Amino acid sequence: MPDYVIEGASGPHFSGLRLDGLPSSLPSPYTSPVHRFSASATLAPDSSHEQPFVIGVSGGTASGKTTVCNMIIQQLHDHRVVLVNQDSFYRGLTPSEMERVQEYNFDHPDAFDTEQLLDCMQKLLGGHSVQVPVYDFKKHQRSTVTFRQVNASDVIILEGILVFHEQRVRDLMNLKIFVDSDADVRLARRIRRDTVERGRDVCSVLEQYAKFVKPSFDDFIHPSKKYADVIIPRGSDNQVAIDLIVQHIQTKLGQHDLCKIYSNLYVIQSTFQIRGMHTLIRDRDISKHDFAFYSDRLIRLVVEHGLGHLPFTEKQVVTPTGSIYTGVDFCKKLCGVSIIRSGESMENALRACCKGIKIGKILIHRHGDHGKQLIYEKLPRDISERHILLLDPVLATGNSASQAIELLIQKGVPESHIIFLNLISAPEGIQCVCKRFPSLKIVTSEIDAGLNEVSRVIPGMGEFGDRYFGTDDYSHNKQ
Ligand SMILES: Nc1ncnc2c1ncn2[C@@H]1O[C@H](COP(=O)(O)OP(=O)(O)O)[C@@H](O)[C@H]1O
Ligand SMILES: Nc1ccn([C@@H]2O[C@H](COP(=O)(O)O)[C@@H](O)[C@H]2O)c(=O)n1
Ligand SMILES: [Mg+2]
Repeated sequence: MPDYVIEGASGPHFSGLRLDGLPSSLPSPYTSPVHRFSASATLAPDSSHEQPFVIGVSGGTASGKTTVCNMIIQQLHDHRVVLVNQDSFYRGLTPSEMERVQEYNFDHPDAFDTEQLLDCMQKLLGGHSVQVPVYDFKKHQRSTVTFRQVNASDVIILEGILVFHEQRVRDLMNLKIFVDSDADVRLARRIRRDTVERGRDVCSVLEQYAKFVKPSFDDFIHPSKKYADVIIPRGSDNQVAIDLIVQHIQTKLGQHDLCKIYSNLYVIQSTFQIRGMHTLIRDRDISKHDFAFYSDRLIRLVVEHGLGHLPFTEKQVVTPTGSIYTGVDFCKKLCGVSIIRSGESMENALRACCKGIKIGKILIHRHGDHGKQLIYEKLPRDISERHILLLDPVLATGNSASQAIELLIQKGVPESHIIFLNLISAPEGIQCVCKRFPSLKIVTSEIDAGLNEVSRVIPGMGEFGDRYFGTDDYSHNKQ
């Protein structure tokens, strides 16, 4: 009978409540693009669980990876966090390899069973528990009787010297951290740790270090540092860096799953006021006047939030008391671009926030919901020098938006100078736009469940333009 070490995920389990206010039983309408594995037949994806936030922690031997992970786990005490060590997936040595263990390179990528590691991660991402091997550094073998059970969690930390080496492993990660400690400090720590904990003598540690550990660091580990989002100098001594990382993770955990995946997606903080306005404009029985009134309020919020993403420079002014106030000056070369016709409903809010702003227009002719033909555009001649606020209240498939963005890029607008503003977005549209244009920003006020068979957003709010401008049959009866 195998003997299991049960690894309880830390923190309470909020199984019935999602932080975005949706019940956790709602099926996830999309498949995360970063989690690209296909689930096996025995692993039917558990649609009720949230996508965990996956953190990769790499760095040279004895840089402090395990110590940093434990500090992050301690500080994330309100969440369920599990640690998966790449060390657990070391292949056990064969008898002939054991005879010449001094010749074995434990720092080469082939020393790990990466397929098994990927399989375990896939199961955890699917909301299932896994049994991780227990590796013995003294015997260079895995235990045949003991496993460590790791449960599905909000946060999975994958730690090891070579976790950034293989792209398929990197692609699982929402945040990549490289622990960067001085090489001499690492060697000193390694000598102490391996002699105290791993049954080695100083000579064998030094010999292994010179023959395999350092060359592999230079060949594989150090080059993988370029994939890191965050580099922590001085490892676990750097409490400031660890605090910032924990803050970032906490922010991400409080966001919609898609915001964890796409760093260029921003959903404005939900309040009961915002939920209330959405409730009104989504109600098919609301009057045309109220629909326009509450839409305008919501659009104004989205526009204000979007303007907050524009670049700024520091500016000082003298106040009536004669004091200096140091503030900021927003970028002035702006242009609104509305995707006709519903985007035009957002122009007034933009004009109200940015006095005298130029507004261009793009009309995308749609054949049903899959059409692609562009038939009209009217844009300022100097558009390439401006930051663009692209306006469309509903992001559905993302086809029209992608064409509008493509056109702006053709006109010389840098992708990173485009902020796409909408009231509601479907996950399909977000994936389409965020993936194709990773440097553009999307600002939205709510993310809906998905698209129906005719590509309309569900629950959605119907044809926004018709309702706003009063051209649908329904609104004629609802003044
Ligand atoms: N900031 C530090 N100061 C002193 N010793 C440390 C520090 N960080 C880690 N260590 C010690 O160094 C050794 C290696 O750290 P560890 O976190 O296990 O590194 P890694 O997982 O990167 O190999 C351990 O014995 C640990 O206790
Ligand atoms: N049987 C083994 C397996 C691995 N090593 C060394 O462990 C190092 C990785 O672990 P860290 O905690 O230091 O990241 C790696 O550098 C291997 O050389 C070993 O000595 N024996
Ligand atoms: Mg370690």
